[in-house]
Amino acid sequence: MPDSTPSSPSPDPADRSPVLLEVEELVVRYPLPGGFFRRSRRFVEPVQGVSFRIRAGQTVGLVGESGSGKTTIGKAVVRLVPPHSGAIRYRQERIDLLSGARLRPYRKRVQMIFQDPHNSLNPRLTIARIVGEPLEIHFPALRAAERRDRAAQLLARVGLPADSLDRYPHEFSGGQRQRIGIARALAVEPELLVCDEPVSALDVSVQAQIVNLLQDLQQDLGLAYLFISHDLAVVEHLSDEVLVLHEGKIVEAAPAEELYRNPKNEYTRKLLASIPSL
Ligand SMILES: Nc1ncnc2c1ncn2[C@@H]1O[C@H](COP(=O)(O)OP(=O)(O)OP(=O)(O)O)[C@@H](O)[C@H]1O
Repeated sequence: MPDSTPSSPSPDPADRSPVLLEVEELVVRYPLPGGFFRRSRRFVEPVQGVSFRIRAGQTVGLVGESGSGKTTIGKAVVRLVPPHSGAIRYRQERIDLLSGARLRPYRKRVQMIFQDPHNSLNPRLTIARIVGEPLEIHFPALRAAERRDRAAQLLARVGLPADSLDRYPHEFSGGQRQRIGIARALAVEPELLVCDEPVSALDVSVQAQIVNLLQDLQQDLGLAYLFISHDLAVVEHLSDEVLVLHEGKIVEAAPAEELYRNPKNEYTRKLLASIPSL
């Protein structure tokens, strides 16, 4: 007998993935120098009540002008800066309340890659040490030879030859250094990568290669990304959902296609209009 129940529209598969990260009313403050007495303590508040979610395998783009608070949000998510208030949950656990060794399992699941692949790699360490260090911390049972093998596999995965292992960061181009940063982030087998302007410091031709690499890795490993960028074209290309940040607040959040086709907020429209290529 045919099923006569009216079928409801099937939800987007992305909506069925589990929520990894949930940021709720996040506020971050930085103290300013000069406030010796408690009463006169001064601060800036670059993030003023920001909320969003990231599902497994999803890319959420975070766009906004310089100084709007994008990097600060990324750093708060990976707990490089402490939240002043609000909540950060990872797989429903309040990670903003954790510190020290209790953060370790979270640091294994969420990694950050940075804008400047030159400054983010220790110039005195070989690539084997740079990529091997997170393995040492998070997989202490691995022997040195196993760590080296694993580092070689990671380098191959990001498109670098195995003889890179015994070389130093200065021997690589900007794009190659960013690949090393990605290999280091992947070493702990994370679920979510916070990518802070990962291609902004690179030549345009190299940018596309790194963007493609990030997409391939997402496909193969099911990674989720918080992709921070002021480059709206790159964000449109990569993101499922886009958050528009203005002076520390999210002024618009929408699926990428919808946001670019039909921006609802006046600031979003201005931001889109200011990009000649769009
Ligand atoms: N450690 C800090 N101490 C004090 N103020 C800071 C600190 N880090 C950032 N800020 C300030 O917080 C604001 C937001 O900075 P943030 O780097 O998060 O913005 P952004 O959107 O990532 O900008 P950009 O694209 O230029 O990196 C800026 O006004 C910045 O000067």
